[in-house]
Amino acid sequence: MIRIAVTGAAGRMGKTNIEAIQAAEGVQLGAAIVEATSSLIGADAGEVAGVGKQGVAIVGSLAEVMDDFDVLIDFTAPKATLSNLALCAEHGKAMVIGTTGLSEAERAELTSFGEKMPVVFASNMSVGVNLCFKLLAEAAQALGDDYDVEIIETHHHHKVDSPSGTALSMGEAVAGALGRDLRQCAVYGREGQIGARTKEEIGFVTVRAGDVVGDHTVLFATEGERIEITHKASSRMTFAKGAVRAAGWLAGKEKGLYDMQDVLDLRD
Ligand SMILES: NC(=O)C1=CN([C@@H]2O[C@H](COP(=O)(O)OP(=O)(O)OC[C@H]3O[C@@H](n4cnc5c(N)ncnc54)[C@H](OP(=O)(O)O)[C@@H]3O)[C@@H](O)[C@H]2O)C=CC1
Ligand SMILES: O=C(O)C1=N[C@H](C(=O)O)C[C@H](O)C1
Repeated sequence: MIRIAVTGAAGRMGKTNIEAIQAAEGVQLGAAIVEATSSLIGADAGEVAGVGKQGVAIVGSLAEVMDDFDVLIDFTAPKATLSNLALCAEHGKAMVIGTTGLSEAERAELTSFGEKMPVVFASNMSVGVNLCFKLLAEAAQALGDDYDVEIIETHHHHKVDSPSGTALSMGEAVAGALGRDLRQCAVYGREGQIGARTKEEIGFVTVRAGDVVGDHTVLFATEGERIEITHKASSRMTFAKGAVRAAGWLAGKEKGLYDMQDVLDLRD
């Protein structure tokens, strides 16, 4: 039985991850962690997640429960994720990370932990989005430089990072297939007399509204036609199932930085 710990246990994804662990075979909830200031410390993690008593009391510090799990699933915030990585590396634990919104420096720091421990890091854990990454690279390769590329994403009004991690990964998939560097060609929002669009740019549009779980569209457009590749998530369970699958896949793996393409065996 693989024991999984969940950080951000009272968050939207934390609660859904606990629900997914409870429903999956071969895994069990080992620990649930919230911020040290939370009023939920001591409460049963299953009850907080809405899936009934699990016999796991929520704690306010990861350090307290290092003996209680094999793999940590972390969907929190960049600084918390990096501090959890350091603790897990020190104690020989594996980690599945879904946190988005990392700066370039934070992402480099995260990447370096792959030399010390097994890590799965993915901006989106759903099977559908990971298939889209492949489809997008194939579409970009086939369509080439004649098609303008724009990426439109919509999320719930609580989301704090923009563009979404998934939109950025989609941009990277397209840019890579077209031989471009996303850091050079990304345009994040447009306003004023900015001139006509350049051929190389990849534009990002962010919408934040209501309770949308996560919609992503990549638009390829040229004279006379346009193609749209769209993914719509209607439940966070699609991400949580992916995260739990990644945790099962990661247990017992050699150190290294992996993503969902590895977990789902989608890599060419
Ligand atoms: N890869 C994927 O498939 C997906 C990734 N995500 C990403 O996961 C992350 C979380 O999303 P979501 O669950 O909606 O967000 P929430 O705000 O609902 O949850 C985040 C949780 O992390 C906790 N947290 C934040 N900062 C700290 C800290 N410094 N120390 C300890 N705990 C902390 C928060 O605690 P508190 O409330 O007490 O502040 C909160 O419970 C985001 O980055 C999001 O983009 C989301 C869905 C899918
Ligand atoms: O914050 C969210 O909710 C989501 N975040 C991820 C992202 O930034 O891409 C994945 C998903 O779209 C939901």
